[in-house]
Amino acid sequence: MKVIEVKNAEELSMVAYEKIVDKINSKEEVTLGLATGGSPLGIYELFRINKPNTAHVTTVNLDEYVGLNENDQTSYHSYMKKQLFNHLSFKANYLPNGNTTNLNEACKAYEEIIRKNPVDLQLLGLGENGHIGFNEPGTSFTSSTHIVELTKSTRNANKIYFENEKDVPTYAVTMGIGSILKAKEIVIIAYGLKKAAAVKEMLIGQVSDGCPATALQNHPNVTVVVDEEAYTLCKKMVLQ
Ligand SMILES: N[C@@H]1[C@@H](O)[C@H](O)[C@@H](COP(=O)(O)O)O[C@@H]1O
Repeated sequence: MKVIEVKNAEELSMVAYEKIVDKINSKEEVTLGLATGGSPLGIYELFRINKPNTAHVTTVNLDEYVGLNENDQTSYHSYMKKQLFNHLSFKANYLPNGNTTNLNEACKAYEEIIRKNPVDLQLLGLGENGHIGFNEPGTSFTSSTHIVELTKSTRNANKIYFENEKDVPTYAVTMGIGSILKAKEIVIIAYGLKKAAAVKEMLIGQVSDGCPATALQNHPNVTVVVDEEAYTLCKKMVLQ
């Protein structure tokens, strides 16, 4: 894995944004894998400011909560519209459907979408417990799109986006680790001290399903963009 260490979140967004735009400009048809959460917000802001041409770009998102209407302000559908899709025009935008009575069918359908639109570059955030997408510790590295019960730690980290803690959904639909690893290139971003332990485990921990992000050690083309704080425990290891 290639590591790019930057000063802060602002610089991280710029570096990741430029990598994504280089990919967008490199081909006539491009598929981007997109993430939600706090980490990519600066990247989406740069998209809104610079408005690169995305008419030839298809996007597939990593995950969605179960049981939220698409128009619910806390759904990832709403997040993506607000941050990106309402501002630039894309060829197509896909997110998993978490609001259906047949979730298993929805997972299969989403896997088919990924198969038909192989991801050229996947953007990932990193959970404090090392999750990627909503793949919690213990998820198989060969998993495809599936339903997941969110851990306490993940629900806790995401409660800031909801009015009440009890409103945080308990389940989500997520691309599997196997689905994510199919991407030709992966860019994973993390900033802040809260991510330092997960960054260290991802980069130098033993590859194990106890930390889903260690699966990325097996992928041939991963760039990790971290700020000084998120990288701090790794640097300590080098200095010792
Ligand atoms: N499901 C999302 C992930 O897609 C995200 O990448 C990660 C990190 O979130 P954040 O960037 O807010 O720290 O956790 C969330 O639970």
